[in-house]
Amino acid sequence: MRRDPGRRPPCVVVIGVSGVGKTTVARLLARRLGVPFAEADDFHSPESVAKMSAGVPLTDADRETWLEAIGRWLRERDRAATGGVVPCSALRRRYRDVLRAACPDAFFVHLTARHEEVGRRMSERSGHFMPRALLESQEATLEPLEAGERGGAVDAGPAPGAVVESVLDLMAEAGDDTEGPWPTTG
Ligand SMILES: Nc1ncnc2c1ncn2[C@@H]1O[C@H](COP(=O)(O)OP(=O)(O)O)[C@@H](O)[C@H]1O
Ligand SMILES: O=C(O)[C@H](O)[C@@H](O)[C@H](O)[C@H](O)COP(=O)(O)O
Repeated sequence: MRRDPGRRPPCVVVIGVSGVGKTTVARLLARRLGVPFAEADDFHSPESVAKMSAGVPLTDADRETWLEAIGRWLRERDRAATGGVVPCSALRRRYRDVLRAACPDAFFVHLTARHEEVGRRMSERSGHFMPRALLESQEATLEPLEAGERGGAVDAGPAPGAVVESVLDLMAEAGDDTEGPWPTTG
């Protein structure tokens, strides 16, 4: 099956601190765009999950193989021209550079919300390994998108559906195609 080369579904990385709402928004966005979704948490090694569960922040070395695996997923989606959406904290510029090296056209959506609101969301979330105690470390590590990075920031304070609409507006402003279903030929 070949895709119509005139229309290219986007590859999107939803970034931001733990608990801000990346997974919720990314899942909805993928459905809205009609593209595959992957959960970045699933790419962590068991050792990294154990570390975070114990309240210990990851190091750059811990994050390296994780980011490379997510980069491979993005590259495969890009090469297959299926597009895709993945929530991935990608807190530092150099982490995003790893993902961009794999998928140069990736669009980064930085979700933001007030500290108290993110803390509340982390505390109320059940069945997740990430403790509320790591929020301050996540915020200290965060480097917002810089000039020249494809993407932009979106306020994740409103309800998830409204946040997705803001993301679609941002992508459309940047010239990304946001209207699936994606035509196929052959
Ligand atoms: N826009 C939102 N408004 C209110 N609650 C939200 C919103 N987005 C996510 N949540 C809730 O906040 C918690 C953290 O969301 P999640 O998507 O897991 O964040 P992240 O992937 O960034 O860690 C979840 O319990 C989720 O249901
Ligand atoms: O780089 C890191 O310190 C971690 O990977 C972290 O940033 C990431 O966010 C976790 O995967 C938690 O998962 P959520 O972001 O989905 O809460």
